[in-house]
Amino acid sequence: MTYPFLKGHGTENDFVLLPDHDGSIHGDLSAERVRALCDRRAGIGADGVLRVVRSENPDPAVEWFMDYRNSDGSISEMCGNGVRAFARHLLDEGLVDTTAPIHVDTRAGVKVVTQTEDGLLTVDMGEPKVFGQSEISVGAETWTALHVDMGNPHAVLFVDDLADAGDLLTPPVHDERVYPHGVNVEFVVEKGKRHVGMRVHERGSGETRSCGTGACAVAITAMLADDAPRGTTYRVDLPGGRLDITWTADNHILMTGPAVVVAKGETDL
Ligand SMILES: N[C@@H](CCC[C@H](N)C(=O)O)C(=O)O
Repeated sequence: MTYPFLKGHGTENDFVLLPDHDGSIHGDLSAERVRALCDRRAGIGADGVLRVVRSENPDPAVEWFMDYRNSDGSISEMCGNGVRAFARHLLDEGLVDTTAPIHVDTRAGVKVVTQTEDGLLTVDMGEPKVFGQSEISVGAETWTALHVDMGNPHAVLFVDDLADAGDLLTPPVHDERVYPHGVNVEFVVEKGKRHVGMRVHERGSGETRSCGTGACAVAITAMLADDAPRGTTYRVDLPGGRLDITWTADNHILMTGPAVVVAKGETDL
């Protein structure tokens, strides 16, 4: 039996989207099927899967739930690039009022997405949590990283050169007591005033070309290091593109960037 899929990305963090509005197609979406869809040789190929299902949130404004899975089949609370790609799909297909903010339910709460005049999408990512520091290692190299929670866990560390992170083919080593459920690790360089560059090793997906929640965690860490006033916007360059992150006076993180759907079809994977 075949079922519909779409392929999209946000700053080249790519996703297979599975429309499953009433949950009747993939209610029991298995880790095995997610891995098959995300396989870049035998499948469609992606960093993760976004199942598009109606939300059970009692607020009538919150119509859609983003059920996010990493490419290894694991579940994560949140995906920043994913929520933009998800909103782009809802807009493209007329599944939401295109003139109003879009409320997307996630395991990390409701995220509100708005369109900018230049065709980008801004997501109110909610309030971040900033914890303490711990050590992250790659091979013989160890750095001190800041623990930032964007609904999902991040360890952010500064390096002299993004190549210092190595090939990132295996996950960086973290402290299990700090991150009992694993962690996304961001390596950051300063590029200028309010401007940083990063690479990321994502929990459950390996090195990806972008991570939206990771870019938020990176901007927060850089703003704290710079003692930047609230309301400041930082530019974060990733291998797959650029995201602009603002930490508002009322302690919300706004992330602005592109998202596109590039293909759709049917599969029996
Ligand atoms: N690429 C995403 C984050 C996806 C989830 C992450 N790998 C995790 O396990 O927490 C983003 O854009 O935020």
